[in-house]
Amino acid sequence: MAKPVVAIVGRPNVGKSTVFNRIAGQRVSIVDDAPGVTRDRIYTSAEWLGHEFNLIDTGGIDIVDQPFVVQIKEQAEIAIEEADVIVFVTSVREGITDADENVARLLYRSDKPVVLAVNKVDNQELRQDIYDYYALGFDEPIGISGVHGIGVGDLLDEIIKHFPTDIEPEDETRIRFSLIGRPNVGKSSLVNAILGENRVIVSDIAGTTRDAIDTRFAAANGTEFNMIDTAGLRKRGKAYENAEKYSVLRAMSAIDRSDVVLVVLNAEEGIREQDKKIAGYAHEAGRGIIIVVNKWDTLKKDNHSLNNFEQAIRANFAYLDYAPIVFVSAKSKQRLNQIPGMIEHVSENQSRRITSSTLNDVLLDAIATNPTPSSNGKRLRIYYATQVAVKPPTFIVFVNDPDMMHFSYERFLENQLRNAFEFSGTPIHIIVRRRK
Ligand SMILES: Nc1nc2c(ncn2[C@@H]2O[C@H](COP(=O)(O)OP(=O)(O)OP(=O)(O)O)[C@@H](O)[C@H]2O)c(=O)[nH]1
Ligand SMILES: Nc1nc2c(ncn2[C@@H]2O[C@H](COP(=O)(O)OP(=O)(O)OP(=O)(O)O)[C@@H](O)[C@H]2O)c(=O)[nH]1
Repeated sequence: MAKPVVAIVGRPNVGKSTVFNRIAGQRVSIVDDAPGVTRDRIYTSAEWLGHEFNLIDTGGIDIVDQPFVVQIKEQAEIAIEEADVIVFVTSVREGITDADENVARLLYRSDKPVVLAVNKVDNQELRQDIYDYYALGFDEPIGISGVHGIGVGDLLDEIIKHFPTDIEPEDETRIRFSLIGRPNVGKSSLVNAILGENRVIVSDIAGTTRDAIDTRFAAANGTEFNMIDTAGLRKRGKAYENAEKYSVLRAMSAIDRSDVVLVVLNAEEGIREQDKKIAGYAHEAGRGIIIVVNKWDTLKKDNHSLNNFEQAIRANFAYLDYAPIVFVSAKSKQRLNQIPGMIEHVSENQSRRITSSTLNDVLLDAIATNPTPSSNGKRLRIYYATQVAVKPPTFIVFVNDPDMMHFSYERFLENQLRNAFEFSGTPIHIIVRRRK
């Protein structure tokens, strides 16, 4: 965790999203069954030569109703704030433009390392033009072609050279969590209310390099937590709250640093499309998840209100069927005292290890009650399973033919594991492998 952040900046049309996709493309997500998660990403995790990092395409963040010069400026500032390394993309086709020079000037003001990429160098003849780009005032320009994938490896080599070596050590003893959600669902109110109910630990550990603010506190039972807050939105003010991509970016960086994520919904407004997107990101990241329905005080309730809301959540967030739900009010403090215990419980489940013998007993029982699928006279055979990771719990199941493991059977196995072991609040990954 606390992976380095790389941000891509540059004027429009130089190929930022092409380069982003090229770098991100290698990665195959283990879980991709979260509906509602947009594929037009501006934030992704990536890896090069064993270095994991997060990648942001600032070109995808449009601050609505702003002229293009302002947009570029804002994007560059976000990059400067968020990133450990900035990739400044230009295009060899148009030469250096005024807009490129503007971006360069903005980047001079930052002390973050800048790697200059000259894109659209699709052939050998164009290579000689890249030396012109020294004029922008950065180190050696790197010629690449996002479309053809040329030079991207060299670019990545250069990027990882600038990764900080003194990445803050994450605190292993405290449970890290964050609250994410649409604007106005009551995140800040909940943060304050939760802190008000618990003992805040004053510490002299310097703030983190980025924009995140951690608050450490201890619950009544003594368990210590680290609440991760991303101050960006508050700092930037109201205009940004409506920039959906920007709020997604904030959520992503919070998710990235958390063990457990509280997905906050607003009871007053019900479930919106953006709630699903935000929750989808937390699910994909494999974090522990608790669904917190805030502003419960605002509803006129009867005996069915809670059940009805719960059903709506289950219908809209089918992939989060493992996440517990709690109905709270930051205003009246209703049920807020349950939250620390829930976080602790989910965190334990995320780190739960099952011995291979227990695991295989459960699998044998599962197969006995519901035989494995067969086709063309051949039956799927499950030989053995073993847990290979925690956070989230990850199991490898060895079989005769992975293609015969249908989604529905895998789902059945997951449910059997959930019935046998306490995994509430945590996703489970099942990896199916052919036994050699
Ligand atoms: N010839 C060539 N064209 C490229 C290359 N990379 C991107 N392009 C093209 O350049 C255009 C702009 O690419 P994008 O990736 O959308 O550029 P962008 O910088 O993200 O643009 P904005 O979203 O407007 O900021 C597209 O038509 C791409 O196909 C390249 O390596 N060679
Ligand atoms: N009735 C009621 N109002 C609440 C509750 N929690 C928050 N509010 C109100 O909802 C509004 C938004 O609350 P915030 O805490 O600022 O919401 P937020 O999610 O942090 O918003 P952003 O900072 O814009 O992302 C404020 O006017 C709060 O007073 C609640 O439990 N009940």
